Amino acid sequence: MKGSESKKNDIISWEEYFMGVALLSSRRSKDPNTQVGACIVNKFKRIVGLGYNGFPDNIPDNDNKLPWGKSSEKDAEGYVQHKGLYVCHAEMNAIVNKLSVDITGCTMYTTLSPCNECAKLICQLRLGKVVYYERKTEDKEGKYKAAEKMFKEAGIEWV
Ligand SMILES: Nc1ccn([C@H]2C[C@H](O)[C@@H](COP(=O)(O)O)O2)c(=O)n1
Ligand SMILES: [Zn+2]
Repeated sequence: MKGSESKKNDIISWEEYFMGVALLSSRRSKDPNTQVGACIVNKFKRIVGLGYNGFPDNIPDNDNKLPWGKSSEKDAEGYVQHKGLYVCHAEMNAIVNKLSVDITGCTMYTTLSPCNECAKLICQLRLGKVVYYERKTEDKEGKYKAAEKMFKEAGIEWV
């Protein structure tokens, strides 16, 4: 009978939805090695910030002005050819790109666990929770472990 159909129940969860958005955002990254996406969600389940890893704004990324490699060598002008000096991380971009709202207590969904620098931003802006898809295992300098320590000490849930 018309109008008697019941609702569709096999839908994705909120967690799957927001991490799915973070994963989709990561596909905008031009990093040839690792693409990361991040999505900030408020208590009303509204997306308030999105980001992916890339070079800073207004620097053309199609004429190799900045390096995508990880060499410790300098180029002819004396610039070290390591992308880590230049790339803005997905989490940082999600925070910088956020709408004009307070993100205190918000949840960040990120496709890769945050580094110490992004963790500092997350702590300073008092986000309440970080959900990651994949944990960064290679951590020679202890950046990712330091991030975990900061989250623990600042009482930021980390799952
Ligand atoms: N939580 C993270 C971790 C890394 N990134 C970015 C920084 C680089 O563009 C790339 C990592 O490159 P790799 O060292 O794997 O060659 O991912 C990020 O945005 N967020
Ligand atoms: Zn970072």
